[in-house]
Amino acid sequence: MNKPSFLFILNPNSGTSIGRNTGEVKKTIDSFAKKFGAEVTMLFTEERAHATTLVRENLDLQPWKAIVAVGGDGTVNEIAQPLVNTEQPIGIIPLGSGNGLARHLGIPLTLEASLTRLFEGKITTIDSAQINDIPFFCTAGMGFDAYVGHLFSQQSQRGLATYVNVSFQSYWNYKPQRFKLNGVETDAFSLSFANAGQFGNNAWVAPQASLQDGLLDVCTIKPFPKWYGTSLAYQLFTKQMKASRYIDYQHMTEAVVETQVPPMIHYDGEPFQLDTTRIEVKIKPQSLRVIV
Ligand SMILES: Nc1ncnc2c1ncn2[C@@H]1O[C@H](COP(=O)(O)OP(=O)(O)OP(=O)(O)O)[C@@H](O)[C@H]1O
Repeated sequence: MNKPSFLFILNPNSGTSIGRNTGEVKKTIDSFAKKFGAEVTMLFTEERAHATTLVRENLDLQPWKAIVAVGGDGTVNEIAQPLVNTEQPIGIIPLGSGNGLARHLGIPLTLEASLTRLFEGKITTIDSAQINDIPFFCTAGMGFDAYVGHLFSQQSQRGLATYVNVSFQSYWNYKPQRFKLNGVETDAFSLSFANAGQFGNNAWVAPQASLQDGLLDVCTIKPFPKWYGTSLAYQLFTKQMKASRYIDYQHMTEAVVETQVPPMIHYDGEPFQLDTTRIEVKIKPQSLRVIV
């Protein structure tokens, strides 16, 4: 009988540990593949968006049991993009900074445990979504999160400590922005579209969000006094955002946002400067197969 084949795509820039330990990561993957009787092909990304190219080039070469993203949500996004509405499952080895999708799915966060899950795991089908034609799987949005995502992408170090530091520095001077959400004018600190419930690092912006309900949880954080930031952060990390008087949740299959100037957005934590003031977001129910 042929061994099941897995295509691993590693992003050496994800998180804080892969880049320095690529050799070790590769060795561990090889030894787990051997233990589980799997055949492994391993490729490394060289720059932003390269993972998408690697998937397109290799997708039809042979029947892969899974194409596996080794990295964070950005890497998962790049690998999952060409897999939307195909039968090809994605696997996730969460070695990024935030790992929001893996955390929501309950995929273990260590290399060894996530490899065991991958080789033993079952396939489930989840919703994906798109923001102006850019697919996303975890969360997308604009406002403070996108601003922080943009600043984070410019840092030489990744990881949680850098993220906290950048968020804290930018918080004090950040001003809420005016959006129109489905025609209704709103001032907001941030506007998030949650397919999964968290940004990563267990920052649960929409703890109630389901990856299989065919809906986006649209979360507007309304302007709040600066002193309230610690309470909001506490609620974010303890899954209690719903109780906050500054957050408003709506459930939608699609949304239209209009802004005064083309906004910086993020999709799965990746910052992107739009050149339009009209943003369309919509859910694609049951569109990605994932090993969990
Ligand atoms: N070889 C590379 N060199 C530099 N950047 C890369 C390379 N390969 C991919 N990238 C980019 O690295 C960025 C970060 O990747 P990723 O999101 O996986 O890690 P992370 O940000 O640490 O984790 P998370 O998104 O879970 O917080 C992505 O924008 C990706 O396109």
